[in-house]
Amino acid sequence: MAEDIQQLILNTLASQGKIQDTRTLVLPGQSDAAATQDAQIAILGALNSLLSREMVTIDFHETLSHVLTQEGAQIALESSHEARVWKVLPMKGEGTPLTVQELQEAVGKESASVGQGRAFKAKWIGKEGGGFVKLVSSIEDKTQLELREVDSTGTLQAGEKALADLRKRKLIAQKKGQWFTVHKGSNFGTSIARPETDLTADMIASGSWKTSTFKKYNFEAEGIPPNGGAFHPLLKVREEIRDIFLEMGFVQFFEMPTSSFVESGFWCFDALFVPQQHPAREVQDTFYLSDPSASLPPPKKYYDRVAKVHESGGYGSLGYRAPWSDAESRKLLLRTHTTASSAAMLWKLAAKCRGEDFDEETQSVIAGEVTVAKKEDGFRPAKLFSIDRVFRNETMDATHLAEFHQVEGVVADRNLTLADLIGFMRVFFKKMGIENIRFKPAYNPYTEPSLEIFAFHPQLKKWVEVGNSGMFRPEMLEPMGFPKDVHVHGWGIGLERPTMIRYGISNIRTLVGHKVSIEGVENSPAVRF
Ligand SMILES: N[C@@H](Cc1ccccc1)C(=O)O
Repeated sequence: MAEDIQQLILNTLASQGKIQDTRTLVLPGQSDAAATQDAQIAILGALNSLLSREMVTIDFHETLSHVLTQEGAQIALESSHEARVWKVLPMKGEGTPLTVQELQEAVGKESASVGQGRAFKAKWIGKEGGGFVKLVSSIEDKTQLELREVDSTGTLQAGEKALADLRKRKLIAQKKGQWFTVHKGSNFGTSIARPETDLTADMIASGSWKTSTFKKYNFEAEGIPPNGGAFHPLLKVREEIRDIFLEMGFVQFFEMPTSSFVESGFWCFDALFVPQQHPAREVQDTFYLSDPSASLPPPKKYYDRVAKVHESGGYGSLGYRAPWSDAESRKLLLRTHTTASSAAMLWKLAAKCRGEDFDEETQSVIAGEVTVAKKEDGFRPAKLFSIDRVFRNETMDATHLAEFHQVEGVVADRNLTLADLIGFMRVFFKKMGIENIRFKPAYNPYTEPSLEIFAFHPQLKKWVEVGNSGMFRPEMLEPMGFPKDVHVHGWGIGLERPTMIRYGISNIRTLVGHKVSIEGVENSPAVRF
């Protein structure tokens, strides 16, 4: 059909030079001229395609045409209210006149009231002995005829006054329409050649490109969505959080290496002054490896200092006064928190304080920018962070899995106080869009004081725990070699909870695991806190 119309337009242009008014065209398969809007829309489709090939140029004209309202359409189909009234009445002198009530019963209330008035005015009906009768034996239902005309032509030959009358009766409504004047374009011809979409090597070799018509580039086209990878929502939130760290002076290099999912009890617990009998170390809470089951020996001198501070204390502490187990310390496990990596990193940061050199990795991670220690004791301040996976042997439910991600930050400097930690936390959470936070005293074996962080959840309308933090204990820092005036504060938050809140996900399995929909991942928007 579209091609037929295109051909008709081209033929008409060839024979007449131009088409002044597209409403005069008689479309293929039709007997009347294309006066309706539907026909003009079909013509516009054909014109657009010719326009893109520069075969025609067009002028646009706007018209106001009319369409039937629902009531109008019904009248066009059946008959007007006045005709309905006339039809049910007996001829004058030939039967019992109908009362108002009988009329209403016969044609319905609306037709009775509207139709009666109009039929009277037209002198179709009259009154006789308190009832209604017909005055004429036949009528012409003008309203219906006019509506049928509007329906097929969009207007009335009778003119604007008649149209206005129908509009007032809410039987028709105005509708904007279009028609066109068509001229020959620069590529005018009567055959619709398929335009070339690509310039090929063959065309260049044969020279046919000189006479080919090419399809115009459509710079407005949306393009095909790239069929590539997409970041998982957790990764998008991770990027956002990483940006917050960088804004707060954590240099990119200071993202801690956290590739060791498998750690020893030493780094995950002992170095953090977690007693060897602590419940978190039991199999119900921690996954242990069976093969290999024991780690290589940790750095000897440091190991001895850690063992000593546990067993008998030191650095002003009494220690746990319990026997030390080398086997417990060497057990291999899936790390239960990224604080295991923080401990290893802090130990490396203290290398110069111990009179050693930074190893290569530490050199690049910690000492990338400032290598010169400010004081004789070799300490240099650092802001370290990590975002990575941890594992816990927990019962799984809608919001807990056996593995999840922790976001962890550690700041080491001289004479840091709890106020520094609180201030830091406020800024960090504010940047995540959480302004309302509270701190609650808590207990961690490796921090004193320790604070749990609560945020007000606007949807749940209650305070929820969002993080855990504290000042690392001297029993942890001093065996590493840090001078006494170096204080370190640290804190950790989960990555999954803010992500679930951000994306309105209530079951963790929608986010992680085999039920994740690839489409959902591809379509999930980037987050901005
Ligand atoms: N390791 C703690 C978080 C934390 C990190 C550093 C200091 C204090 C607390 C946790 O898993 O919840």
